[in-house]
Amino acid sequence: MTTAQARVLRTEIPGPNSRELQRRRAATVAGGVASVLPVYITEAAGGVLHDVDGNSLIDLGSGIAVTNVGNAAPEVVEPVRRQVAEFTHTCFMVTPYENYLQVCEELAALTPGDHEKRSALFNSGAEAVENAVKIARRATGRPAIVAFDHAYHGRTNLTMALTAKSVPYKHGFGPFAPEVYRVPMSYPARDGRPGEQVAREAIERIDKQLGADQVAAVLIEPIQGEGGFIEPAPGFLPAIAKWCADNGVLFIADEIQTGFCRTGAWFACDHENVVPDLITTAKGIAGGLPLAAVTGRAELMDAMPPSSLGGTYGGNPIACAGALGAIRAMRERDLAAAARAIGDLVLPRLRALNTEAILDVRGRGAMIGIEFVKPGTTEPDPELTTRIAETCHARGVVILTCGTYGNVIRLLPPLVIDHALLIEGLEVLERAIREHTS
Ligand SMILES: Cc1ncc(COP(=O)(O)O)c(CNCCCC(=O)O)c1O
Repeated sequence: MTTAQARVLRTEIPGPNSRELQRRRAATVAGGVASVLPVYITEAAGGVLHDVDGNSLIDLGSGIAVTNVGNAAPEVVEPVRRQVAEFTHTCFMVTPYENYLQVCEELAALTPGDHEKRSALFNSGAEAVENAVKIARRATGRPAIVAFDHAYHGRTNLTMALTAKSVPYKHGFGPFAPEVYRVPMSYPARDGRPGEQVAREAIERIDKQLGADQVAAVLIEPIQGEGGFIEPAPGFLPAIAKWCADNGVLFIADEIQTGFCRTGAWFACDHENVVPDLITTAKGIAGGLPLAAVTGRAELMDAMPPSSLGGTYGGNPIACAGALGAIRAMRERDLAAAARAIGDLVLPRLRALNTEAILDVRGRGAMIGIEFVKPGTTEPDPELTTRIAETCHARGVVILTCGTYGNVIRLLPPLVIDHALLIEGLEVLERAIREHTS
């Protein structure tokens, strides 16, 4: 199936067939499962989504940073087609198969650090984070986990405890797992402070509230995703990582949203040469197939007793086939460079928007955020943010918001997006910003 990389609007968005499906949905899908844009998709490729009404939308969300290699990428589809016809599942804990090993070998080669590594494969990001915490606690014999303001790590009980924002993720779903502690995050647009200074404050908070000898691990997103695309000030991550190394605390990098070329390097830790003890990955790893991983220092991972890690579907062979194809595409097409090219194209354009309603335009590579405030203030403006996003949706551009305050528009285009299509999507966004801020 070839899909023209063009925006085509045949109906209003959502169209009549999507609206009919939305009515059916109300009678069968739990109300707690929401959709940003209730447009029902029939096909997709590259940076375009086709819907049931014949519309073609520009995808600037990649299914929340998943289809980095493009939707239905041929490098993913062909191996998946072969694998699904050979065998669909055996459970790696019962009878293993080679492509699980191959994914682990790729992770060992690609993740930061040249030390010996081991990986365990799972299905979702939250599951990977849960297991990274299990491994850290078991390997260190310590209970406490430190997370950061604005962090997001998942929707399970432990990952809700690790996640900062209450609504919609946590409110009413407690009680939450114990021994999780929160410290300040470097948020340059709001604190304007050097990274090392904020790191010292976070470290002092740990020392005074906990004591380093109680801490199994510090868990951090190198660039925070759902919390608002917050890139810490230079020096923050290395200072936290150094404190961890000096105090026998494991440094866990959650690269579920930043990983696999999204920020212009294979992993966001690479930008400041930070080498995590454990790293969680998912999303972009397999071109849309559900796969996640914990990759860590061999001595940590091998300290886990046999059968202490696992799960029925972890490292499903079809997902592993997709991952090997996606990683091949990233390598052969140099998608880290493609992400940098996207950042070089997008950041200057957005920074040229002359409005007091924008507090900050930030990010790396193809992970870019625009933070909106009430003009002339630093007061978040989530309502404006939503109006801009909804206008883009109505004009056939899939765009996502995020942020603790709900006031950040984020750009997560597929790294393979045609630049003419990307520019068309940007023009729609820029026009919406001008219309709603003039
Ligand atoms: C850094 C980071 N860690 C962990 C996760 C969790 O990954 P799962 O695969 O969604 O469980 C994420 C998932 N982010 C998108 C969540 C979307 C939503 O549920 O509203 C992440 O970004």
